[in-house]
Amino acid sequence: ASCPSTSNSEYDYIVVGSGAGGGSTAGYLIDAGFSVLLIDAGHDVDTVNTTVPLYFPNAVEDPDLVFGYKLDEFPEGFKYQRNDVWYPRSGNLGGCTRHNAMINVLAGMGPDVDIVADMFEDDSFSRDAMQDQWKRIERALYDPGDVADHGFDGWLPINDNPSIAELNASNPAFLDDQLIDFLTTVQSSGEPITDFNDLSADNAVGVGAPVFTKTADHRRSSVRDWLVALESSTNRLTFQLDTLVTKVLTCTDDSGNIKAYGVEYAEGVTVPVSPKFTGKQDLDTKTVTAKREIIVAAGAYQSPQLLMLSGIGEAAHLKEHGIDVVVDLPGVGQNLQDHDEIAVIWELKEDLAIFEGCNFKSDPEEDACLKYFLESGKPNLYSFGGLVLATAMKTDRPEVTDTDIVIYWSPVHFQGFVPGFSQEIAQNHNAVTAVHLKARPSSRGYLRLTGGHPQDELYILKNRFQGDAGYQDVVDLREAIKHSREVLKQEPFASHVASEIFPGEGNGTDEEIEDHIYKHIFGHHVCCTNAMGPDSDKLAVLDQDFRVRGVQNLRVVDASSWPIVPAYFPTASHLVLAGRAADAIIADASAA
Ligand SMILES: Cc1cc2nc3c(=O)[nH]c(=O)nc-3n(C[C@H](O)[C@H](O)[C@H](O)COP(=O)(O)OP(=O)(O)OC[C@H]3O[C@@H](n4cnc5c(N)ncnc54)[C@H](O)[C@@H]3O)c2cc1C
Repeated sequence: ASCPSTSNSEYDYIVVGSGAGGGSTAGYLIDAGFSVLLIDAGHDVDTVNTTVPLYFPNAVEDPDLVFGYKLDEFPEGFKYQRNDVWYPRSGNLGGCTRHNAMINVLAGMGPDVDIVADMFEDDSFSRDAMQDQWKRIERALYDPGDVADHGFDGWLPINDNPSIAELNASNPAFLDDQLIDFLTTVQSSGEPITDFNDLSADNAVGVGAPVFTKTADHRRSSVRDWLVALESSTNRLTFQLDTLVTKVLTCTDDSGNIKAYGVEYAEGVTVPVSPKFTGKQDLDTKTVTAKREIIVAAGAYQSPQLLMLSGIGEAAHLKEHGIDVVVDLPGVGQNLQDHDEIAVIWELKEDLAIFEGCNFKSDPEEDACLKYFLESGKPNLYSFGGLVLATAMKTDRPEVTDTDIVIYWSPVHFQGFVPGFSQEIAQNHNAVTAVHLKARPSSRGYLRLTGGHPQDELYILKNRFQGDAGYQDVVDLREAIKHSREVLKQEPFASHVASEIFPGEGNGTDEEIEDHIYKHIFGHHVCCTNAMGPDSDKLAVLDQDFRVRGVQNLRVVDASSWPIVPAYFPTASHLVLAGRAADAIIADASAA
């Protein structure tokens, strides 16, 4: 199609998806004086599940929020088969930042952004530059290590978990020796890391307590709160929720350039992985245009899907599904990465006192713990983000130069993100878990369309643990499990343990531990499916300013933009990357 005039369009920018990537990019554009239409397939959810920190498992399984993708872990013919595995994401204002575990860690990002900085010879991706991006985001409400590395006036409140002293002041009955001895034993298993968000912690080996996206009174903070404030304090932000964007509209200008100028969307329509999905429909679509640009930020699964539905992807694959090819970009949907995570659970001899009266109900009259949390304003179990301590390690192999394993420790029963895990946490009050996470794993998967309709499900293959490098990832995790088992054999904690229950006592040989890893590996940091890369890389989808190659006025800014899965926990990385993207978008607008 030839290009329509967009000079009378109501909005400067259209942003598709309001999660860590899209929501924060939209916020920066509003701050810079532009008008934005922010479209999301979900709606605004502000319930106990999304605001009370330790209700995040409930939020993950909340039918009002969850997008429950299905994927295959291993390729056909591999010795283990795990197909149609549940993989939760969230659709709502704020995206996954409204149901995630709130862990806010910048550490581990250095080697990943160095790859990007070197790739483009661009210091604005350096670790130092990313820390500067972080300072404009952060409103530190805790006492950080080196204040020079922190921000205190940004839009995102960051707080730590309640300390033993705070819990004691709140209600000493919450504490028992089991909890205190758990913390003491884990903390004393390595050098202390005082602040995972200080630059000096980036590659540090040791144990520390991460901080969380939480307010001063221990409620979830997220990009959603910033967006809601911007919407009410300016007239430049418009939300269009419960709306599925079905295509990016493109045209060819008089000079032969392909340009994005708007989007097609369907109101009141959801994705096939939502519990609200009632079947594929003939969609009643409308269109909206933008004066300047379209920013796709629909997450690592749906951003590549939306590009493909718009004719941007591998030509042969698009034709197979009857989609007219706009740009042949074979990298769209490739390079799928995630962290590898594996849990081990120990049963305690007694229930943890801090769980007393806590049953994770949504009505305070049915849950004394929730009533206390909401009414007293003091911390209790529910004030906690997703873990209490983390151990950063470096695998003992000469070729490994950076920390590559994180063990996160929590006094809950957590097998991973499997269906029903929120009930397991609610019902088991006598367990502790160590999750072993492999940073920079070797697996590279992909996603493909199964049809050309926006409500056709995606085919997703994680492709874990392939070849020698894949087996080495398994070995690295196996050795990490041996480490955590040794840690919890130490006193004062060891005498509180009844037994290891997942995988269980007796699973001590290398083969048995590896079997546990293959059978129960999970992940929840999917990314990299529209990777940035240099001109020489045929699979690069985006250039260094997040522009989709071959299409003007179209960018992708979310977890899919990364070439490599970042850090140990990625949300802080997505936020700083979005800051870098917004700088580029605003600079281009000023230059125009
Ligand atoms: C259970 C869980 C726990 C996690 N815990 C942590 C943690 O503690 N710390 C951490 O650092 N990371 C954590 N993560 C990871 C982190 O939350 C995500 O990596 C991050 O939020 C991804 O951001 P995003 O912007 O790429 O996409 P998302 O947050 O997924 O946002 C995408 C948005 O786009 C919308 N959308 C999709 N398709 C369309 C369409 N076609 N039209 C309109 N809208 C559309 C969706 O509704 C959604 O709101 C967790 C993830 C999960 C799933």
